[in-house]
Amino acid sequence: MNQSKERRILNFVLQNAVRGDPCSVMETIDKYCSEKEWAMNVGDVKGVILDKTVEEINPKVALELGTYCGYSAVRIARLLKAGARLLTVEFNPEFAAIAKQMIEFAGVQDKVKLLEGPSEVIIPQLKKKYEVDTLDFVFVDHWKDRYAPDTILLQECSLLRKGSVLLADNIIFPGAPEFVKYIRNNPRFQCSTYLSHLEYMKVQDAMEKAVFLG
Ligand SMILES: O=c1[nH]cnc2c(O)c(F)c(-c3ccc(F)cc3)cc12
Ligand SMILES: [Mg+2]
Repeated sequence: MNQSKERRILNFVLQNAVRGDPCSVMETIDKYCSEKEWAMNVGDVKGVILDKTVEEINPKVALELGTYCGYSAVRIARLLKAGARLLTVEFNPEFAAIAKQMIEFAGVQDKVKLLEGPSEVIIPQLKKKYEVDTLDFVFVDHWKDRYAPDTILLQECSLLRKGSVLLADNIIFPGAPEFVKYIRNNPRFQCSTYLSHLEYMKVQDAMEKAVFLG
């Protein structure tokens, strides 16, 4: 059976990146996906917006919706301080298996917990099963149709506190119009838009930052 693109990305990392070096893993994925096969990692351009947001917040507990190959999990985890943790949710079992190996190769496995399953099932489990009180930071990068319902679900599960920050990818391309309409008209969120470019392309994209006001 021929290999998946995600398996080819992982193999390229295993053969070319430096084990235990998150930056090397990120650079190697970016090299492969810009030179050989496009893939939906947040990438090196929008990745800087993600970095700056994480450094500004310095989260103790972070959640990522949409792990894919683990690129942004590695990107986020490398910036987390001692004792801080990232929970990352992936629905697709093949992607989860690739991401697990990517996270371990990068050496950030002690900071990252990969949760396999649908976000609508996992989010209600975070408090009791995964011992989360509230989330300091949420990177929303899974499926555009889940952005709004999962943001509502996070609130219903009391997982957001005054000052919790959501950062959502792909606001322009592929776009998440229902989420943008919901979040920008919601008085409980202070929103700002970061114009950027789609990963590895000259196409415009944006990220939306939304601070929960409590
Ligand atoms: O489904 C997605 N989940 C999360 N992030 C994505 C992304 O960053 C993309 F660029 C894209 C994308 C896919 C195909 C295109 F032609 C353009 C963007 C998709 C996703
Ligand atoms: Mg994305």
